[in-house]
Amino acid sequence: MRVVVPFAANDPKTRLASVLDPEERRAFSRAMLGDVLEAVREAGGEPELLATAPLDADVPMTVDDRPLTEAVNAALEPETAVVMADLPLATPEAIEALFDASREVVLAPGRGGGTNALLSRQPGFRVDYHDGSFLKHRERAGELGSVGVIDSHRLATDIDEPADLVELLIHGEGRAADWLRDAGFELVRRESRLAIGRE
Ligand SMILES: Nc1nc2c(ncn2[C@@H]2O[C@H](COP(=O)(O)OP(=O)(O)OP(=O)(O)O)[C@@H](O)[C@H]2O)c(=O)[nH]1
Ligand SMILES: C[C@H](OP(=O)(O)O)C(=O)O
Repeated sequence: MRVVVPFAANDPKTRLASVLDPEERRAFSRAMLGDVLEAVREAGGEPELLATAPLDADVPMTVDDRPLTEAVNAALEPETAVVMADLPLATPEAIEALFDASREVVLAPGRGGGTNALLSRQPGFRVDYHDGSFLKHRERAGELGSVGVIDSHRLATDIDEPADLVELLIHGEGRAADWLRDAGFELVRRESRLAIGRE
């Protein structure tokens, strides 16, 4: 399965700017990308990076600096999956479930209404990211044919905001979780809940 992995290379993860400086955000994003590429490969997928700028990576790459939706639509062909690079909890099993679902369009929603991964076998399907893209994608795909939805905590957990780092410290075992722990992040109890702290 061809798997397009979009990656914002220049100033990634701006919503983490309150806890990570620009260099740290770049390094952390690369660690998450490494986790995603490994999970895709282990699931039997063939990853292709769709990056906003060239980067050093051991994977076929297209550089396209257009906005996300335009760049993905230009890369989308039938029998293509799109898996975001900020899913460091993704496992081969979760990605296999995406590949194996027998629908024309298969969607893995993110918490908050994004589309963290999708698979399209439908030539007419086009993406429209942001502003609750899952609802838009489900509606569009439903007008064209059959739609499947993957119910997966691991694929639903995209790392956008500081609170998302809690999930990574609880469940993560890969490069991104290691990077975070090496950078001094840890789980702390705050008002009876888990939060992140930094040594
Ligand atoms: N190719 C490409 N990938 C993008 C672009 N914007 C975001 N991405 C990637 O798309 C996925 C989802 O990104 P978002 O969480 O929406 O945005 P982000 O840039 O990572 O983070 P923020 O700056 O906090 O919004 C991640 O894998 C990003 O690396 C873009 O303009 N082009
Ligand atoms: C790309 C965007 O990601 P979010 O900003 O929702 O994490 C989406 O999935 O539509």
